[in-house]
Amino acid sequence: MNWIYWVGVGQAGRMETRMHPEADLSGLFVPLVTPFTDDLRLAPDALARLADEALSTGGARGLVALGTTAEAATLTAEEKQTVVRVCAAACRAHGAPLIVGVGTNDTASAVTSLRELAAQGDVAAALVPAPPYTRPGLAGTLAHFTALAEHGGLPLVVYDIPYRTGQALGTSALTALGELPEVVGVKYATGAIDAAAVELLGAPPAGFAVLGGDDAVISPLLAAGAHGGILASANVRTADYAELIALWRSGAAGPARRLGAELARLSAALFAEPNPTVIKGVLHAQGRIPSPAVRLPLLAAAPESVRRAVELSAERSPSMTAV
Ligand SMILES: O=C(O)C1=N[C@H](C(=O)O)C[C@H](O)C1
Repeated sequence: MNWIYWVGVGQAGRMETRMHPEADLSGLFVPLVTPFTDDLRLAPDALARLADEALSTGGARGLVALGTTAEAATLTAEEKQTVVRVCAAACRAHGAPLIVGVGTNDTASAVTSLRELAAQGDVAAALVPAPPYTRPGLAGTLAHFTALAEHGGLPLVVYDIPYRTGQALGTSALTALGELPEVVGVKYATGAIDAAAVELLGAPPAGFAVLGGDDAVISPLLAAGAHGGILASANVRTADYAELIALWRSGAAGPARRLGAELARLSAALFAEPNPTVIKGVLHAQGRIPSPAVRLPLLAAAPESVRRAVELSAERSPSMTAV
């Protein structure tokens, strides 16, 4: 990641010069699952294979470690370090950016985690949600993000996911955050493509990437101008999600619409039960991870949900192969 000078008006209303990360976060980012063994131990070799496949044959632009899909909430500190180390090694080998999830409702400990990650030197950006559970209100949420931006030492991708955090951000808050030199993008997962989404995509702050995070509606969000996506579904059929993004970004609307409709059915099936339970079931059925096991409070997906998603995870439908 290169850093360039930013000159602008800071929080105190004075002119400031700060370093601004020069990030290109367009394209597909795969938030990898964390493979476990049947007795719920971490399976780092399987994770390394998934990471390599996503970046080589899958054509992903980069990886996300410790997302919701990674079951970050139930990993120990040591396991988190292993996951980041494995993903960073794959990204280094492929010259790809690594984004790491840092989700907490304690601003001070989030700053500490960001600084530790920044010290490793391998991390392109951190994915940070609005502080969950505490419900500090919009002003407190903006103060949280601002503190992380000013003191964390890492570029930030704001994770806007109100159904998990209880805090909607909205276009003006996102635009204000995007004006902070350290905030390089948003993972947009508001559950809707509405007037606010269109407004944000119509005039995003300079150098600010809008990455879709609601898998089933990624195609219309790309049509409206999103720069890419962080998509759990892309653990499965990675190359097709990468192609969907490339098609929309090159203006090939017809093929993009058809592929988008097919992948939306797959995403709906993969999210039929809490993420990532179905995805792990599919990856296990495909022989790509040693076990479909998830840690409590998640429960393994029902066999019927996995069967349905496995069917849709097979190669493209015949009408799509001509794309
Ligand atoms: O881990 C992620 O990153 C993602 N999590 C979302 C969720 O579980 O709500 C889904 C999205 O595809 C990526």
